[in-house]
Amino acid sequence: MRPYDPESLHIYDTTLRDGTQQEGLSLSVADKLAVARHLDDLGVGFIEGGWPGSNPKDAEFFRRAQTELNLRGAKLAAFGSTRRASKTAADDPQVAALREAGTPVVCLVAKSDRRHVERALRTTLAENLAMIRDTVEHLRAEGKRVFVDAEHFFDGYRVDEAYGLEVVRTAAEAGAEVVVLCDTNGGMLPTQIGDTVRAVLDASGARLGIHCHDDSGCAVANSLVAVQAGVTHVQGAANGYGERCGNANLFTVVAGLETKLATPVLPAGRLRELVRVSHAIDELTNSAPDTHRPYVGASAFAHKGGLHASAVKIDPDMYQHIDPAVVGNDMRMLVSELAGRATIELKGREFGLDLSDEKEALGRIVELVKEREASGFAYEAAEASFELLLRDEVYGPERYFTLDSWRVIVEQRPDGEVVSEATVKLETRGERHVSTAEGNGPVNALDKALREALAKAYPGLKAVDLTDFKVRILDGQEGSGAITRVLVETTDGQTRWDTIGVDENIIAASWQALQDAVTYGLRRQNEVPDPDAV
Ligand SMILES: CC(=O)SCCNC(=O)CCNC(=O)[C@H](O)C(C)(C)COP(=O)(O)OP(=O)(O)OC[C@H]1O[C@@H](n2cnc3c(N)ncnc32)[C@H](O)[C@@H]1OP(=O)(O)O
Ligand SMILES: CC(=O)C(=O)O
Repeated sequence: MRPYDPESLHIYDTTLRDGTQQEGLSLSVADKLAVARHLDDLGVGFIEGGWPGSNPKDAEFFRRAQTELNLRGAKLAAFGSTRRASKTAADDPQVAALREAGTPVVCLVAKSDRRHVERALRTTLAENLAMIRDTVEHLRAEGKRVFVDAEHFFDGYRVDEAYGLEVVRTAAEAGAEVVVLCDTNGGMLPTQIGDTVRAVLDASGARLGIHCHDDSGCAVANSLVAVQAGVTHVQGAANGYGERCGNANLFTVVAGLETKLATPVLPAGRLRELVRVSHAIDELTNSAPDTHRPYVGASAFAHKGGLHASAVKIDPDMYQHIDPAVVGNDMRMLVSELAGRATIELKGREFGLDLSDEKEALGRIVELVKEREASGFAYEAAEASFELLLRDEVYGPERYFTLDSWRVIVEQRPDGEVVSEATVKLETRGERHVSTAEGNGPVNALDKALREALAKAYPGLKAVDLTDFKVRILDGQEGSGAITRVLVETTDGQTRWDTIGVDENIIAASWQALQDAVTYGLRRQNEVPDPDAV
């Protein structure tokens, strides 16, 4: 195990610059400051804050960062390009913005593929080298640490190795601390990256870094291979945000380095913050968390196959590449038609129930789940309904009321307004209750009528609210005869739970889901069931 040293292996985050080049991603200055704080909490070594010469927002970010950020450990970097072909570094306004950004580190993008020099910059190979040399020397003289991103390095190296090497040597000799080899178009495979990094290290002796894009789905693998080949600086973005298919996901890279390559790159104990920080940054970027992300996704350690669960019951390592707690994640069992008895037993453990002696009940529950899933239920999306089913089968049914009937009327009034009205008749604790309520839709009306009917017996229900309602038609071919699946999300302000109903009739399916939602809520409030209810 190598010792933790943020300077000997740089973890360089580019979420706030390259990450924001992602389609649909735009951050306010306040968001950028908040993302930087999360990255600092996680313990990355460097945070690239943006391109100060690009737009007023990035310029303001660097201004405010000087007084508002107070980073604990990370160093802030400003990004920009080498000077324009026609200017001196000192006179180039874009370089001036880098100089004045107030950061200890500047990262310069430089052309390293001769085709880009000739066709995009429309200048000579010699002038491009001069632009790199001048800009690095100028910023070094201003007291900055300078990293150089050699853009399109791998593509360019395949066309003209000698020129690629000249760019690396020029940057290093001018004072660049690291020359970062970029797979800008993201098309490289791990073997190409490994071979090229080794060759460039041998030929140049420069300190090298890696910056990979994910266009061929290899950005994380390419970054890890580059470290194994000798780079000591890795760039990437939180959650893999970035232009086109994104950057290397820095969180996956960091977890890989720490857990697979015995290379601590975060301060001790911080890897456990990975899930929290990943989700917090998704929240700030307004991105729906991808549940399938390695290490941090909600599904990353979720087991659905019954055979997997039976082995996991003996030893979780048999179906997990690491202990999820190491990155702040949890193991979960998913109950579905693919479950076996072991799945149900382990799910029971998640509910705090020891079902190891309930072999018969486990078998019954497996059969029941498979039967119901065949008719349209999906318990992995409705764990509260599953918990009720499980408890019913193991401990016998517990009910809080007996339903007499429910009815819903939907009426269009003369002024065009459509109103839903529901009536619920039920008995609980020896009393009959009839309640009628109006709602902005039939399910809303039914939900209100049910709560009103139960309000006297169970006043705590006031704290329970329906927060989401999803409908899916399961067999579109059959038109109105199709089966409807309804999922309801409910909260008591502290936790959320999901329940399900399935029926040909959408209101009947909704009733089932609502009834489970209320029953689960009452159970959470430790209400005693009504012994006479059926
Ligand atoms: C691989 C990467 O991800 S690099 C980062 C890419 N990110 C961005 O481009 C986002 C920020 N960019 C911007 O805000 C703008 O493009 C700016 C402010 C940088 C430049 O805007 P403009 O001055 O309008 O120029 P424009 O974007 O059209 O073209 C870029 C210019 O930079 C030149 N250029 C490109 N790379 C370099 C380089 N490494 N060194 C010096 N000049 C460069 C181009 O040749 C072009 O010059 P030209 O104006 O003489 O044709
Ligand atoms: C510098 C950079 O972002 C790239 O080459 O992809």
